Formats: sequence, C-alpha cells, structure tokens
Amino acid sequence: MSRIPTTVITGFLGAGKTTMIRHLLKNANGRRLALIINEFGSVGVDRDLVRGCNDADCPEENIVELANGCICCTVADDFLPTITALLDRPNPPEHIIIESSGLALPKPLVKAFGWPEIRTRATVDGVIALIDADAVAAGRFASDEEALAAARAADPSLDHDSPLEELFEDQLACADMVVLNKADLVDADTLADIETRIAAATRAGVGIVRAAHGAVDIGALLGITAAAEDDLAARPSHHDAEEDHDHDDFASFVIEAGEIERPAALLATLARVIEAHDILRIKGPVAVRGRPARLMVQAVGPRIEHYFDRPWGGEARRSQLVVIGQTGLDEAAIRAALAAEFVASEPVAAA
Ligand SMILES: Nc1nc2c(ncn2[C@@H]2O[C@H](COP(=O)(O)OP(=O)(O)OP(=O)(O)O)[C@@H](O)[C@H]2O)c(=O)[nH]1
Repeated sequence: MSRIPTTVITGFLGAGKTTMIRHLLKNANGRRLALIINEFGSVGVDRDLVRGCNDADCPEENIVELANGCICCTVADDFLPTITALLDRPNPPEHIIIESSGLALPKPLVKAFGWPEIRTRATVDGVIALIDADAVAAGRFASDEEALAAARAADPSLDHDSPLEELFEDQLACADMVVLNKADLVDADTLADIETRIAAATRAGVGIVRAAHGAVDIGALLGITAAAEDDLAARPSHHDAEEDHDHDDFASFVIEAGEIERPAALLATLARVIEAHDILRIKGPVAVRGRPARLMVQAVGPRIEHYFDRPWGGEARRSQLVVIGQTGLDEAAIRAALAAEFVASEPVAAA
C-alpha cells in the first residue's frame, strides 16, 4: 500500500500560512487534498478563512480543525486520532496538508509519523517553513546583541536565545523548503540579507523561494518526497532534550463582544494597544453596526490589515479577537482599552 504524502507547513504567527494554503487550494487542479489546521488560540479563525474559499478540490469535510492548543504538544491525544480518521476514510485524500500553529515546533509532529499507527500509511513529503520577511527585517527574531553580550560576559553557561529566536531557528532547522513570504514589503537588499541568514540556519540543499501572499507554485510545494520522519537526527531542535514543551513563554486570550460603531477608532486603539503591550498577533471577525459584512481584523506585530470578508450568515453578530503575546501580557489592561470601542458587549442576534 502506498503511503499518503503529507506536507507540514510551519511558520511563526502571522507569517502567511493560511494565505499560502488558500492559494494552494485554489490551484489544486483537481488533486484531492485534505487539510488539518491547528491554532494556538481557542477560536478557529483560520478554518473559517479557508472555508471561505469554497473550493471544489477541498470540500468542507476535508478541512479538519485542531483548535485550542498546539499540535506538537497534543500529538497523541488529538493529532493521531485525527489523521487516522482521514486515512481510514473510504476515499482517502491524495495529499494531506497540515497547518501547524504559529508557535508549534515542527519536530514532534514529524516524529509522530514514525508511530506504528501511521508509519505504514502516511509519510512527511516535506516540511515547509514560512518566514515573514517583514518581521525578520524589523528584527523581531533577533536577540538584543548588546544585552546578549553583557549577559554572556556575566555567565557564559546561560542559554541566551529568546523564545522567539528559538522557534525561528527550530522551524528553519526542520525545513525541507523555506518560503520567504511578504517579499512585497521588503526591499531587494534586505531580502538578500535575510536569505543569507536563513541559509546559515537550514540544512544543506534546502531551497529558499521568495513569495508575496504565499503565491508559490503547487508543484514546488508538494511532491518533495523528503520522508522527513526518517531523517530526524539531521533536524536539530532547541527542545531535543525535553519530553514536551508547554508554551509557558506565550499567552493567549479571546475578546468576545458585540458590535462596534467606528472601525477607524477601533483600528487606532488596536495600534496603540499593540505597541504598548508588545502584542504579537491579533485576529478575528468584528461586527460593525449597520454593516452586513464581517470586518476581519488581522494584526501581525504593528502591521494591521482589515477587510470585509463575507456577509454575516444566520449566526449572531459576534466580534471575536484572538490576542497572542509573550507571557506577562497585561490581559486586564488590554481588555479594558478595547472594551471602550464596543457599543454592545454581547453578540447581537441574527436579523
Ligand atoms: N503584504 C503582505 N501581507 C501578507 C502576505 N502574506 C500574508 N499576509 C497578511 O499577513 C496576515 C497574516 O496572514 P495569515 O495567512 O493569516 O498568517 P498565518 O501564518 O496563517 O497566521 P497564524 O495562523 O495566526 O499563525 C494577513 O493579514 C495576510 O493578509 C504577503 O506576502 N504580503
């Protein structure tokens, strides 16, 4: 029996994983794909965004969500039953794509493909790491060089990598291919610098592809035939010595409310709050009074995007913003600052 190829897509919060997957689904050319989506926050924003594609090549039942956690920490409980159920279908997918949470380490997930339940039935075709060129250019994954030098001088035995830097390095070290996304936001010289840095952190022979809005040829992404699960030793991780990692470094909560009246005011407040609290990611739909469509808000670091993505269906008009940052986030202050923007604290019933 041939094994079903599976592509693991990693990349830090907001790097563009969902955007690239939407592009992939739109260009599947009849290939029967299944998608497993994992999110760090407890609200499944991404599933909804992908479902919005309405693509015949990926009907709704082929999109499975693993919300509320991190795929690399819930492998046995959540991931194995989910992928087994896909493989057991009478008409199994031709290719499985896994979007791992922006905070997930890829290696524990790849390791799971060595487990008896799936090793004869699926293989990791490739691990794709998406890099947010804009965030790297802004120095978000680099440690503070001066502080680092001072700390080293004080105690050379300390581990000086920041959680963000460690994740960045782990995702690159496990990759079979790197997509340098958001190339539209960065100039050519900076892109070339980032490529040099990526090349130093990846295994030999790993290709780097530049992309804007995740527009990468499906032929380049799928069919790498890496069998990554057989090659784990070559993919070092900062967490190799640990049984598990529990994401103590990061915190997340969801702001649930009803409607806002003035999108511009909300966006201005968001910008202030993101800066003041060093928030990594905010995303989710917002209900705007008098507007039939949902306002989708997407903030990655200081950069905020917003657009009306689809009309509200029969569901209540509910604003839901997932907020993710490093541990120590002042949830009460953030909630208080944003609460003032909502004219209704409760979801508004469907008309
Ligand atoms: N300018 C620009 N924006 C992009 C690009 N790719 C994605 N974005 C935007 O970046 C934001 C985050 O994109 P997503 O695809 O949701 O990122 P993600 O990696 O799935 O995010 P998480 O699942 O939260 O980790 C959205 O506002 C996208 O529209 C790109 O190449 N260029």
